[in-house]
Amino acid sequence: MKNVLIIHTGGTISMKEDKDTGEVSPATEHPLYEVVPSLAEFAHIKDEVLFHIPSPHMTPKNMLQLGSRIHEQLATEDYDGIVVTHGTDTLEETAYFLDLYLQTRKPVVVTGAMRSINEIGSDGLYNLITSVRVACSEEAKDKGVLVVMNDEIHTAQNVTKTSTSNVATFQSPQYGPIGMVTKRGTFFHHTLTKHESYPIQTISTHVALLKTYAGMDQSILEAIRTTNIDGLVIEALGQGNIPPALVKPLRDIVNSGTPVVLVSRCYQGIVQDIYSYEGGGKQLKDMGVIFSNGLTGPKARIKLMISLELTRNPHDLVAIFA
Ligand SMILES: NC(=O)C[C@H](N)C(=O)O
Repeated sequence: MKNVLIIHTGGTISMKEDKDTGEVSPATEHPLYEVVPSLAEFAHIKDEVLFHIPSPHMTPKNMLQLGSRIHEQLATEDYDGIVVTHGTDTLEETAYFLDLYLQTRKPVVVTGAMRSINEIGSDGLYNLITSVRVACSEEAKDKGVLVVMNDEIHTAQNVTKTSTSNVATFQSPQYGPIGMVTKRGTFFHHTLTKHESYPIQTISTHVALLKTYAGMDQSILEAIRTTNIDGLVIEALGQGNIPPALVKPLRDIVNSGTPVVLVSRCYQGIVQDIYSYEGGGKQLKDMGVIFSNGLTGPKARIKLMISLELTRNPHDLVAIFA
């Protein structure tokens, strides 16, 4: 049997429902201790609680702490794979952070639950079991960080939470899942073409994320310009266009040396310098805005934060996001 370490960070998978009020909150006695023994038939399991927080409380510093803990454990113990339990609200950000940060070929799987551990139809234990099975699988090696929920295997790069409450919430709108888990085993049907890894020691920059909308005026961007940000991600419209009122303040931000990364608020496709009207992608590219290749806004923000720990050179940043 393989050796798997489970690191708990919190979320609904570590919470319990109050049967009188229906409210869900972190259980004082970590509820996963009750379920971890039933994983013994799948692998030799060790587990530890690193955080016990709802995932809206997660920060990039916590993500770095989690990543260092995984490196530390892989260096000192002979684990075949790692499973991280996490709240689903920011799970995709932590998974993508780990994907960019970790330097390991071993499977690292992030999972969570939409229903707390004592609710009828709870998906917690089931997702944990499938995640352990994926972490034990030979094919899961060298695939970067994976997100396993609801019998599907997704890449950290593409997965996103699509429903507020459905157990099938995690989807990869760009390319679909890369594999599935059934009673007979784990099956991969896609593979990644590229994997990046950035060895950072700290994560300390302030990067803002701004979503655009029809009729948006310059006030929010002007306000952002007066704060001390190290970088900005703009969730643009369509193929990468912004309302005209944003052009001047955005140019001022770029000219002041603050890197600006462009993503689309569409959930499929990539941003490109196609349109040459006021606020069109062509104008933004000429201005020095960095185009990102199909990442969501929150993930581009994580990537920019990591990149800024290593370089502020505009050419390097363009290459990192290409
Ligand atoms: N399903 C969940 O885990 C949601 C919860 N609010 C969290 O992210 O911690």
